[in-house]
Amino acid sequence: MSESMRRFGIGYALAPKKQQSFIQVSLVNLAKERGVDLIKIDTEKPLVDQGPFDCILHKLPGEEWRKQLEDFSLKNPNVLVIDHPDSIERLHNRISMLQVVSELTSPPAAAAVGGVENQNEETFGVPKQIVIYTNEALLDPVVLLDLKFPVIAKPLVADGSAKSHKMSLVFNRDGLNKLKPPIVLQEFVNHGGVIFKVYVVGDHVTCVKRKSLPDVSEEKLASLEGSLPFSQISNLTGQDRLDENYYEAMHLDQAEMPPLSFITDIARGLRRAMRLHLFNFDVIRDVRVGNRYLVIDINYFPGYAKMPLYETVLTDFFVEIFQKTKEENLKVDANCSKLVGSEKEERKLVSNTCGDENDGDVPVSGLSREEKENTLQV
Ligand SMILES: Nc1ncnc2c1ncn2[C@@H]1O[C@H](COP(=O)(O)OP(=O)(O)OP(=O)(O)O)[C@@H](O)[C@H]1O
Ligand SMILES: O=P(O)(O)O[C@H]1[C@H](OP(=O)(O)O)[C@@H](OP(=O)(O)O)[C@@H](O)[C@@H](O)[C@@H]1OP(=O)(O)O
Ligand SMILES: [Mg+2]
Ligand SMILES: [Mg+2]
Repeated sequence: MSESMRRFGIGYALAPKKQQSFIQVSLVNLAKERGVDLIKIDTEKPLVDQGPFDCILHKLPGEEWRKQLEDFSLKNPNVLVIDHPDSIERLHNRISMLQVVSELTSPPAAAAVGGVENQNEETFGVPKQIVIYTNEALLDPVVLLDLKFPVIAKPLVADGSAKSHKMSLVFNRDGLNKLKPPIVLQEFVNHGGVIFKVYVVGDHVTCVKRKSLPDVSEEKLASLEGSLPFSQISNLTGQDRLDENYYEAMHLDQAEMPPLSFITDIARGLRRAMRLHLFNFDVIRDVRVGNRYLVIDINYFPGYAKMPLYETVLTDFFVEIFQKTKEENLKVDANCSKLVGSEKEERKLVSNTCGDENDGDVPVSGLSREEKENTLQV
């Protein structure tokens, strides 16, 4: 087949619900028109027996899948795996998930993301939070001294299970009794009932608004008892909502968006620090400070179908990695031809780049050297 006829095969391994929402005919057709074939991976069969693929997209839980990816990568060293399970793993714990945001706001890193932390401009961070592992710690008044009610109790584990989305808005100490550690207690920050969801697809960033939990005033707090359980609030509709009057009165279209350049800088910083290509993060604006933003959640491979123009954005991303892979292969061929037998093979097992030119932060197969090291491939 001539180079111009070459197509790019992307294998995808997704849970049924995710597959249904993400793999829509409109996406499959657009990708096909642009030379990219989306191929379903049969999760009932060993991955090593499937293919050929140029790239694998995946979001599946468990060690078994991870092992399958490792075995596949050993056998198919040139296949890009987006993203590396280690990078995804960090998002399965609500403490490590937000640690990366704090790292970005420390002075040297803040400079690296383009001076996001400028005194006169918008700032970002994470809400105050603590992790509670035992019932004893939960009931220990000293442990909670630093936190101010209301708080949100979130399961420590964020593995995509229904359980991991079950939260409680806790108004006072009594409300702590029903909670089941391990949990994260995070200060609830009044944010005008609007949440910003920032979708990242490689270099692409889209920010949308969604309805969130309503503010809790000091007066209201004094009258509220215990806690209020909820789940996936920004995805709720109709009768599921906590307070229909509030939602009726809330005009989402009037809410001001955060500056796009500010959001894009955070997205870029997170993408680099986490070495991930496909994620979204939730941001709220602290009503007390106005230009202070807090990242409260980061999700791997979110519900992209809800993102405007998702087919185009995702297809552009696929085509971009396709192009970069082609360019890289040409470079590899040129350089490898200088190498002999075993040396050439040995180098291939370490990376699909040959020669030292990639020792710098040069993009390789769509990824910087640093990113590439964290993308399963040989
Ligand atoms: N610290 C906070 N202050 C105010 N509201 C919050 C805070 N943390 C969470 N919320 C509200 O609770 C919702 C759920 O929280 P979070 O996003 O952490 O849960 P999740 O189950 O991981 O969500 P997702 O469905 O996006 O994965 C948020 O969308 C927001 O409306
Ligand atoms: O599709 P999945 O089952 O993965 O659900 C994801 C969900 O997408 P969906 O609404 O299309 O279901 C996402 O919604 P948006 O942020 O895009 O609104 C978000 O809630 C993720 O956290 C969920 O991933 P999880 O954390 O549960 O793995
Ligand atoms: Mg969220
Ligand atoms: Mg989440």
